[in-house]
Amino acid sequence: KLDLDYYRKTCPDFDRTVRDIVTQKQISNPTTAAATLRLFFHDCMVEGCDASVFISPNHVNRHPERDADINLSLPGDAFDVVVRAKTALELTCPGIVSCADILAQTTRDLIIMVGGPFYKVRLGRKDGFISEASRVAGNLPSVGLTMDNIIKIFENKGFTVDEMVALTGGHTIGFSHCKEFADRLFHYSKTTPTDPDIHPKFADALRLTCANYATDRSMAAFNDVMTPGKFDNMYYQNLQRGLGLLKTDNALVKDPRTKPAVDRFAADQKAFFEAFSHAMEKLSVLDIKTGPKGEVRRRCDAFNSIRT
Ligand code: HEM
Ligand SMILES: [Ca+2]
Ligand SMILES: [Ca+2]
Repeated sequence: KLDLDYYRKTCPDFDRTVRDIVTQKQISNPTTAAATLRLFFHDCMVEGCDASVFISPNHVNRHPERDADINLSLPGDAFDVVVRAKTALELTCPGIVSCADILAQTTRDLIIMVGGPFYKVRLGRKDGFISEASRVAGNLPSVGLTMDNIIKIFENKGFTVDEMVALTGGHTIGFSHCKEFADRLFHYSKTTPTDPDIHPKFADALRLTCANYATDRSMAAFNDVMTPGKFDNMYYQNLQRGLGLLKTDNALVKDPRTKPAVDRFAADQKAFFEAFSHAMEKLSVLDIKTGPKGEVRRRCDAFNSIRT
């Protein structure tokens, strides 16, 4: 039910407005692209691509999705770029463009800005009516999960193993906080402090970065140590050389179910871009709401009327 030209009549400047805001924001704050891609992923996997992750707590809805542990590290810049676009669009076409559509379009435009592939974003999503921290569990992957669990999470949303590997190529940009990978550096097992799969020099460098992580929770490392700001296939090449940051990144190159796709994407950036584009188009339409199943929020962080 979505449409590439959904706003052609009602908000003809939609594309340009989003592109202008995104460009300004990414230039002044280059971490925005990765931040927004992760935000979009976290939104779509829970209740679908419906901006449910934007809702702020209030006296009726005390624990929205944002309060779930896994969402606490979602960066402010990602919310900010969407809110800026929303504010601009409310001036030119009030009440027309959903936050869910803005997030989908913003993510695509940012991926292009950092060198990634173009893919089409169909529009007409409505913003959802549900946002509960308690409904996040089981829908998002985390570093402690086994490959079985991770494959299952993606399979539940209709993704194949290859599509999961392609989407996780999102880790070609952005960073992770030390607590997400510190156990690979300091207390891996009873016999060795370091995960033997990490390249020793890489482990040494990460140990320096994360030396104070227990007291300084803001310490973080790039997900792709070689080209952290560029959307390319370097992430997969890194995995082959022991330069994967997270345990789950490394698992992709070890598990016989995922390794073939890793090797293919490492060898051929075009193959990665095609697979990533296709998987993003799929992610972008997960459980979308149209018609009365949703609304166009006036503000991205609040439902239009109090819902009990
Ligand atoms: C295999 C499953 C995945 C796991 C276990 C995982 C886990 C993580 C973790 C722990 C972080 C660090 C968060 C922080 O410390 O702030 C992270 C960052 C990130 N993830 Fe994933 N992720 C997965 C899949 C994905 C997918 C499918 C995408 C996109 C389509 C994605 C995009 C990102 C991005 C862009 C960042 C960087 C965020 C930033 O720089 O602000 N991840 N991921
Ligand atoms: Ca959602
Ligand atoms: Ca990269």
